[in-house]
Amino acid sequence: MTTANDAGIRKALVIGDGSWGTALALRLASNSIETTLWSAFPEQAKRIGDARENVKFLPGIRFPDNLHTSADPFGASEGVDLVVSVVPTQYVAQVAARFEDALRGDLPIVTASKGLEIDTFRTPSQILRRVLGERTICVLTGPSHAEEVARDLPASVVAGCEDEDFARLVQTAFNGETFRVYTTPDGYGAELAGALKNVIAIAAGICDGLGLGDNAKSALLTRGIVEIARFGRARGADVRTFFGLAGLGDLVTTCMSQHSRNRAVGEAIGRGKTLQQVLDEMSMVAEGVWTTKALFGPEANEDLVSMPIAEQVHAVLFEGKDPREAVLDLMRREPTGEMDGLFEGLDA
Ligand SMILES: NC(=O)C1=CN([C@@H]2O[C@H](COP(=O)(O)OP(=O)(O)OC[C@H]3O[C@@H](n4cnc5c(N)ncnc54)[C@H](O)[C@@H]3O)[C@@H](O)[C@H]2O)C=CC1
Ligand SMILES: O=C(CO)COP(=O)(O)O
Repeated sequence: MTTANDAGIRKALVIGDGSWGTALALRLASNSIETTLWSAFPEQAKRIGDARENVKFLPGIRFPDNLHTSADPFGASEGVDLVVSVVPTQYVAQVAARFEDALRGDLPIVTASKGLEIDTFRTPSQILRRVLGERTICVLTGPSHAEEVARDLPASVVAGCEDEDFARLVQTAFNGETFRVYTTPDGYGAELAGALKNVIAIAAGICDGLGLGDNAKSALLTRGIVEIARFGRARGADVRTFFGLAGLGDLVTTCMSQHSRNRAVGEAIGRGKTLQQVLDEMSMVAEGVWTTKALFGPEANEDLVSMPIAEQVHAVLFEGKDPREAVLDLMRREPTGEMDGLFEGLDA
């Protein structure tokens, strides 16, 4: 099997020192790639570097010698063969702007953020292209909680990029015995799926918080995937992507996992907390909150297909609707066909 070094990847930069950036940096380092984990905050870069562990976002995992830390965009970018952006979506533009001079040229980028920019409805790839200029971008996404990946528990993800050579390079860079990477040409669909599943995960958490049982949660997941796939199709994504690792796979893990921040936000709200109370208690990011907002912002509304679950999540999070009322409103909707419009006109 071709190794990352054989494929010419010897030095990597991971932009974003959260739990997922750290887990991906550890993954690259374990494939014998000299890796730098870049932090937006110098004191945090120093703290991680001194402790040889990301005490704040991924405690308990010791850094190997080939994993370095930095808060300097220029030093961190020097001579790198691979760049990975893992910044919470609302900060991608401002962080990318700090790399504008350091990442000149057309070096391709991997993005592993899962969200949508609130005011613009842009995906992380679109934000990166806008700030750093037109270039090849590969989306790395799928069911992959950092806490498990960092402990080398088995996981599978997809590397989505129209440029299939780059997708294969990214596959080689990250692939390993406990991290199996597939490729897909539908990077856009994979990126949309990764963002939208977080909205459904908040709804699943609400279900847990209200104690609605397993039938309700299964129904929610199944209707959730139909809803986000329909939206993706309307936006030009390949509907099949939503039934693969980036969609169904990640939806299941996020809706079921004790690690999921999005599910946890929903659960706390289902138990009676307000969104503000929940966010005030969190140091980590729950992207689904902002993705829900983006879905109902001016840039998305234009072609918003029927998204009943997302609509109710929006009403609960941002309009103070009682979650029990939201569940009743979902159940009282006019009965419809199960897959109406989803696969119409597609080849068998
Ligand atoms: N944690 C996970 O298991 C996974 C996370 N992701 C995605 O990765 C992206 C990053 O999330 P996590 O690594 O989980 O982050 P996290 O929730 O573990 O940590 C928060 C991150 O936000 C950064 N941050 C806070 N304020 C900032 C600012 N003003 N400017 C720039 N950065 C700031 C922090 O430095 C830190 O890197 C998100 O889009 C998330 O959806 C994707 C797959 C798995
Ligand atoms: O995307 C994830 C796992 O694949 C992480 O989900 P949360 O952000 O909800 O923790």
